[in-house]
Amino acid sequence: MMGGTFDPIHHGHLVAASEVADRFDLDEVIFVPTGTPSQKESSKVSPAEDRYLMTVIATASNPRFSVSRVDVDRKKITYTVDTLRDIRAQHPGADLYFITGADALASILSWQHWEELFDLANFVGVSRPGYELGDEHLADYLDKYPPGALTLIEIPALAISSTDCRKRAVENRPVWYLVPDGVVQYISKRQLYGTRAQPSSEGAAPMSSPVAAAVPDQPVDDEPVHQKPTIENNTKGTK
Ligand SMILES: Nc1ncnc2c1ncn2[C@@H]1O[C@H](COP(=O)(O)OP(=O)(O)OP(=O)(O)O)[C@@H](O)[C@H]1O
Ligand SMILES: O=C(O)c1ccc[n+]([C@@H]2O[C@H](COP(=O)([O-])O)[C@@H](O)[C@H]2O)c1
Repeated sequence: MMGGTFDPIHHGHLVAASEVADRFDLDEVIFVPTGTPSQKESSKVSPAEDRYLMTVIATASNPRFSVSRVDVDRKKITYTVDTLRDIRAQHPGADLYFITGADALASILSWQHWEELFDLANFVGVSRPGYELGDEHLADYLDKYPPGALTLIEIPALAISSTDCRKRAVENRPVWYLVPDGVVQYISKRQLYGTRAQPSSEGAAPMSSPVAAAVPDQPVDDEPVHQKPTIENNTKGTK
């Protein structure tokens, strides 16, 4: 399972989940969007239902990914100790793995009842650009738990954060390819992060469209450009 605020979910989350599923041969990865995250300013976090739906959209095409509402439905501050207890109750006998990025792992000693967490699940810390992946801060405690209580793994580096995606959306800069396409469209439709909705979904490219973003100098309406591409032409509007 992978807990997160997912505001919005992005490809860094999805690659982390996919890598851990592959390395540990997991049957399923359950994404668990937080209800009210304990360490994020709640007034700045999007509604839980929007974050839940974006997570459903982002994971829908992968048969091994699912999304749990346990934290969204608990209607109080989300603590991982509660998440793990609830997921265990729903999956009795399952060997649970909790996936955390290097930044989240670094703060784990500040989590509620953190000393119980390693009894409830195996933890997997994954690398994340800009953060040191380490367990030195846990060294005094880990030998109390069975081997494998925490495993650190390197995953392909994706320097993507939800903070940057939100900032881009506010500035009408592209979030295409940082988050799944359906999530770009959901952000636009729901006008999350101060984005403006398109008047109609009929052919409208929400927010900064991939066409406009990749080739800013080219027309993006129905007028086709009948020009044989040359190196000179290609360099004009592309980056
Ligand atoms: N690019 C990434 N690579 C690896 N792990 C990541 C990445 N982005 C987030 N994670 C991990 O995913 C989990 C959920 O993260 P979260 O939903 O807070 O996303 P975020 O990008 O860190 O958000 P924000 O920028 O709003 O803090 C955390 O364990 C976090 O460390
Ligand atoms: O249990 C806690 O006290 C706690 C404190 C901070 C974060 N967490 C969990 O860590 C995961 C990532 O959180 P966040 O805020 O970085 O999206 C998510 O599952 C949170 O519930 C948990």
